Amino acid sequence: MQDPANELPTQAEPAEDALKRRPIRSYVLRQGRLTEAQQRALETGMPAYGIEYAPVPLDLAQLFGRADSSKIVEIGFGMGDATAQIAAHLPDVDFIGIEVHTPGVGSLLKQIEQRGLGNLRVIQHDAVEVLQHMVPDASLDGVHIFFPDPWHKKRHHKRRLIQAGFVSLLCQKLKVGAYLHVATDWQEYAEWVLEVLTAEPLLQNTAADYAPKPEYRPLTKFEQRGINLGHGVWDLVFRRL
Ligand SMILES: C[S@@+](CC[C@H](N)C(=O)[O-])C[C@H]1O[C@@H](n2cnc3c(N)ncnc32)[C@H](O)[C@@H]1O
Repeated sequence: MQDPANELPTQAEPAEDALKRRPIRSYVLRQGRLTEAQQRALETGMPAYGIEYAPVPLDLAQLFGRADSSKIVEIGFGMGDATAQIAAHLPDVDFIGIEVHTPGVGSLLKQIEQRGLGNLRVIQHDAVEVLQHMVPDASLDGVHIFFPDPWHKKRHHKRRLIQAGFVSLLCQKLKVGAYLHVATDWQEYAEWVLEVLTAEPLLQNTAADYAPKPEYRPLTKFEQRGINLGHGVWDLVFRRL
């Protein structure tokens, strides 16, 4: 759900001015067809495992009923298969998945219900705003961003999620020693991400440049699509100083 205050002209303001101040988003909301199972999961799973967007900081310990576990945020989980798989393999770690695409949210909720994953919650909203307003500073042990939209065309590069300002926001939310893991199948975006993360003084690369794939990351849907197209895959893992 988008914040209408960001999108709509007010009575006193012409539409073109409202458009000018409209924030640049890293996604386009697609009308995806919902399967019946996804629709059902949205109805039953959202009250149990969903978190409504509200510009109020979350109490992460209270949310998961435990304070001592690591807290990881995944941005743009797509259909959520990899997210559910990681959460199932790491029951001692708590995960918050953020995604705007409704069929994807339904798909992940369905998997949470089927697998009974008590360590995974879902927020359907722009991750930039969730980070800004809901995630407390220095509260995260890790951030996963797997196969973010590469926005290939130069005139669309401003829509790329990985930008200096956003990375600085992520650093504010990561604990000292926490990690940021980005994976992409688009070489030019991999080079862009490497440059942006390397330029952030609060981050240190864990590798000389690209990292070996951490074993917790399973193959994702978009990764498989990229591999089928003959793309390579680049993982980048940085630590918060
Ligand atoms: C290319 S897909 C990759 C999905 C998944 N991680 C995978 O590897 O299969 C990128 C996803 O990020 C989501 N996304 C992009 N910008 C986002 C944002 N600002 N907040 C939440 N989700 C976002 C899109 O809706 C899309 O589903």
